[in-house]
Amino acid sequence: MNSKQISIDEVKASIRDVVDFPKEGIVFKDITTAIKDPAVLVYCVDELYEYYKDKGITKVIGIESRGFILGSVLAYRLNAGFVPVRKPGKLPAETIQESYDLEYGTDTIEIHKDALNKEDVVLIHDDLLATGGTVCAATSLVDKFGVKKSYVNFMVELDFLKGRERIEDKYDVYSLLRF
Ligand SMILES: O=P(O)(O)OC[C@H]1O[C@H](OP(=O)(O)OP(=O)(O)O)[C@H](O)[C@@H]1O
Ligand SMILES: Nc1ncnc2[nH]cnc12
Repeated sequence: MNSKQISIDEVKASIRDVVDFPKEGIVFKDITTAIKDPAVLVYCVDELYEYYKDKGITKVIGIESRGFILGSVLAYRLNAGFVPVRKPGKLPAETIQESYDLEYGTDTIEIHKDALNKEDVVLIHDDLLATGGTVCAATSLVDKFGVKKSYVNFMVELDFLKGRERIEDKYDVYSLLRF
């Protein structure tokens, strides 16, 4: 449900393509042009809230850095806690880590060892699903805690990179916008 009349096509059109960023050959989906528009922001948060509101989510995990944006707003709307998954060396206490490949390189993410517990129902949020390397690393971190259930959500999914195929047999995956 959204307050202003805005269509999903308008929301899709608000995402800017930046060619050859951060490397030649990559068409970067820039969400900043979407989330700076209050009507688009409200639409996205309201749609995601409607999808997850009855799922008993206790913690939303946001993946650094773009996953922090809607992840924290969603946590607030769902009355859930927010847990950051961060790039190496940023979290101050004891962590567990996982490395992964990206569309344009490799990276590592980590989570605090005491971030989750067995009673948690977790929503893992990131702005975008490309090859699925990042989210696979995030789900394998979350799985180590033995949580009750994990949901996976993206604002944007790039279908042609087939990241969904790496996770959809194990997790409920929902993307707001698919290209
Ligand atoms: O499905 P994948 O191929 O793993 O790619 C998706 C990831 O790539 C981007 O993050 P990036 O590492 O560029 O970091 P940022 O959010 O800090 O910009 C994006 O925000 C996802 O986290
Ligand atoms: N094409 C892309 N646009 C934005 N973020 C990305 N992360 C990985 N691939 C991406």
